[in-house]
Amino acid sequence: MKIALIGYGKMGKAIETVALKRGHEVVLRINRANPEQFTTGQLKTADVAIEFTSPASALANVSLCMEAGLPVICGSTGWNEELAQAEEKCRATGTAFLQASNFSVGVNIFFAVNKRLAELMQHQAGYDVRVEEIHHTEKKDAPSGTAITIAEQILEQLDRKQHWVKDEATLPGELAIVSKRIDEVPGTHTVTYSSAIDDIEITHTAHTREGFALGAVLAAEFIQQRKGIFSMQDVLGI
Ligand SMILES: NC(=O)C1=CN([C@@H]2O[C@H](COP(=O)(O)OP(=O)(O)OC[C@H]3O[C@@H](n4cnc5c(N)ncnc54)[C@H](OP(=O)(O)O)[C@@H]3O)[C@@H](O)[C@H]2O)C=CC1
Ligand SMILES: O=C(O)C1=N[C@H](C(=O)O)C[C@H](O)C1
Repeated sequence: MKIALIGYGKMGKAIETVALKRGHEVVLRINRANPEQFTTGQLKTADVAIEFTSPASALANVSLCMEAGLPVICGSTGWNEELAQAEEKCRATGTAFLQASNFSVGVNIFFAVNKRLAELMQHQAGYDVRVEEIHHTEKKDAPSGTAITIAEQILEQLDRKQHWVKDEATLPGELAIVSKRIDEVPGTHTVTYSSAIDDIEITHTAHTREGFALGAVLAAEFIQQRKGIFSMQDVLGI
């Protein structure tokens, strides 16, 4: 598989390492220093694009890749409000698109556990719930995309929570997402249910970026010959 890497920062480089180990070829590496190479003609030399840049650039980047006819894997977070436009572009261009707030297999299993735990807590009104995420200090968005996904999954199950808020909740219907930024942390997410009697806590701790990178390459392998809009649940069959 020939891969165009849109974004050649921490994730782009981690993805290249995994992709090469799996026998793929990287034919394009785009960052802000070489915009002249980010053209339809160059993109057409690839079979698939993997985009990990920033909230501000994700929509324009995935749109250009789709206009070149490429299936697109996108890991950029912090642009949820524009996601529908990317999906519309995918339909209009007849390509394929998979965006995920977190590509790691472990986090996608954590998502399933989170949903089930929230379902069990629906009738346990004595428990309050909060989400915490910790990431490295270079991260641009807060809360993390993963924390937002976790919160949305909880909101879908728990009638006593209406919406999420950044940092501290002031009303009972608010679900707090607390963001912390510490040095080199790749990504830690915790959901805590607390009652007067006890606490129940689930945590996913990424030790490195390899899990995110492997998931993105697995997603690229999956999407390569497909058309339409997909999720990591489709890739992993969970
Ligand atoms: N879904 C998931 O599993 C994961 C998602 N992420 C997300 O991926 C994104 C990237 O993370 P990370 O690699 O750590 O970030 P980095 O800052 O290390 O890398 C970002 C890269 O994108 C490039 N870039 C930024 N803006 C543009 C643009 N307009 N056009 C072309 N290239 C651009 C940067 O170029 P330059 O170097 O020139 O500035 C850099 O190469 C973030 O949104 C992060 O939240 C991260 C990990 C996992
Ligand atoms: O920016 C990061 O590093 C990460 N971003 C993603 C997110 O916002 O959830 C995924 C992962 O936690 C690392």
